[in-house]
Amino acid sequence: MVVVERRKPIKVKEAIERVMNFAINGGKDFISIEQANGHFLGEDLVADHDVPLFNRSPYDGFTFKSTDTENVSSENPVLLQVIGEIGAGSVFTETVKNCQAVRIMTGAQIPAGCDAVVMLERTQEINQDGKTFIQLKQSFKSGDNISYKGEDTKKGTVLAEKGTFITPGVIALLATFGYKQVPVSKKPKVGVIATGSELLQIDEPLQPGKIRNSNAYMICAQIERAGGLPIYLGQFNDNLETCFTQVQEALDKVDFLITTGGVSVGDYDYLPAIYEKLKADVLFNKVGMRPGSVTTIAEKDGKLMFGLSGNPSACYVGFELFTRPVIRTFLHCKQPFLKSETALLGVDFPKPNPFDRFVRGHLTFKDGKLLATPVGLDKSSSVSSLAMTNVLIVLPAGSRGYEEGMEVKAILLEDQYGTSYQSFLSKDNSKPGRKEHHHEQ
Ligand SMILES: Nc1nc2c(c(=O)[nH]1)N[C@H]1C(S)=C(S)[C@@H](COP(=O)(O)OP(=O)(O)OC[C@H]3O[C@@H](n4cnc5c(N)ncnc54)[C@H](O)[C@@H]3O)O[C@H]1N2
Ligand code: MOO
Ligand SMILES: [Mg+2]
Repeated sequence: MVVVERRKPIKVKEAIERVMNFAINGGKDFISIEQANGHFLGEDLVADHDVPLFNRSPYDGFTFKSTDTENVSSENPVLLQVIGEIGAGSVFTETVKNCQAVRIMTGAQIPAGCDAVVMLERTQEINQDGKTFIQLKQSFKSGDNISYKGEDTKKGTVLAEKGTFITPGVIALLATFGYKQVPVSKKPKVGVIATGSELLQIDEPLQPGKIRNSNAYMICAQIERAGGLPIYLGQFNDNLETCFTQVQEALDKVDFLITTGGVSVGDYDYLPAIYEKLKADVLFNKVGMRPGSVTTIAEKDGKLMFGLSGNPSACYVGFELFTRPVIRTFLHCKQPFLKSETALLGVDFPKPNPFDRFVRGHLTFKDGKLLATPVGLDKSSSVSSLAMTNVLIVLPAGSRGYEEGMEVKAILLEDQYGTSYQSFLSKDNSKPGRKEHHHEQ
């Protein structure tokens, strides 16, 4: 008699903890600023000088001594002699004396002695005896219309921490501080292997009993979204020895290895046997979640192997919950977990579930509120539900279902800022908010 192994599911929280025990920080690389967008900072970005570096004019206008404008008004205007001009990038070296002004352009350095600027539109130029004057009809205080040294940022300020996702805004700062080469976190090399004799290459015509290998491409894209470097290592056939050798060889080439399929209890589900043969330490092989209950994670000499389900939706969810935070930790992100928001559930979900459910959903705004609506067929094997998915709707295990309008936690899949482990788990939605009942008149 063959006894099929009965696996004992552990809680999602416990599973994440076990995996995160093996999450490590990676190294650092230097790449050109032109390529840095979308990478992660490999060092804190610290201002090594004040910005602006000098007091400068925020306007095209004239600069002068504010003391020359005391008691000045439209009834009592003052004339200042224009003794020169400064374009942005030039420096005026002469000393500006009382009752003198210098024509100055936006961004140009304020010359010594001057402490205020007037916009061109607020002055009148007068030419007398071959000299140029401006007439001012208002008084100015010291500092009026000056953009001060260090007002944007002071030298020594940490502007973005190591592990920050590099956006165009971060690129602006990197350029400001002269980073032609940018220190970025080394991207982890994440190997991907698809398993199953039913899998066709995606450019092959369909055949009876076969399907195209969609998971490998999906996972590679998820790795990229998470910030890793996908390395697609191909498809296994269903031969244990070849599979074993492939996994063993793959492990040497990558920082983490993902397989999809072959982790359940089927006759050709070889991953459990491969882990055993590798003498890898299986952290768990069953999680109290749907989809993805078969997700199996093992570790060999500290290197993580993610045995994700073959079912597309289960594979997708398993990656986001377990692999993504490990990738983000490698990238030095301080907040490696996906952020979540409280949203209103868009439909009834009457079926109770003994496992926590992670429903693929789409988050939108409706009447100023966040609405999370499941997309497509809510089955582990479903692939069509994934295209519109931008959140995972968390429906904690329980003996009852959920109603439309209840408050639920929605894990934001496209968010780049993330959250800490504590806060990932802390938004306790085990007791979902009740639907708001409006009294009908
Ligand atoms: N007797 C039991 N059967 C199953 C159990 C169980 O507990 N006892 N668990 C079920 C659950 S839950 C899931 S999820 C699946 C997981 O199966 P595997 O991870 O072993 O994956 P496979 O058997 O290889 O494939 C499952 C399914 O996914 C399709 N697949 C596989 N790879 C790909 C790919 N690269 N692209 C697209 N689709 C893929 C495959 O054709 C199968 O249809 O096991 C249940 N069974
Ligand atoms: O692991 Mo399966 O995805 O629970 O459905
Ligand atoms: Mg299977």
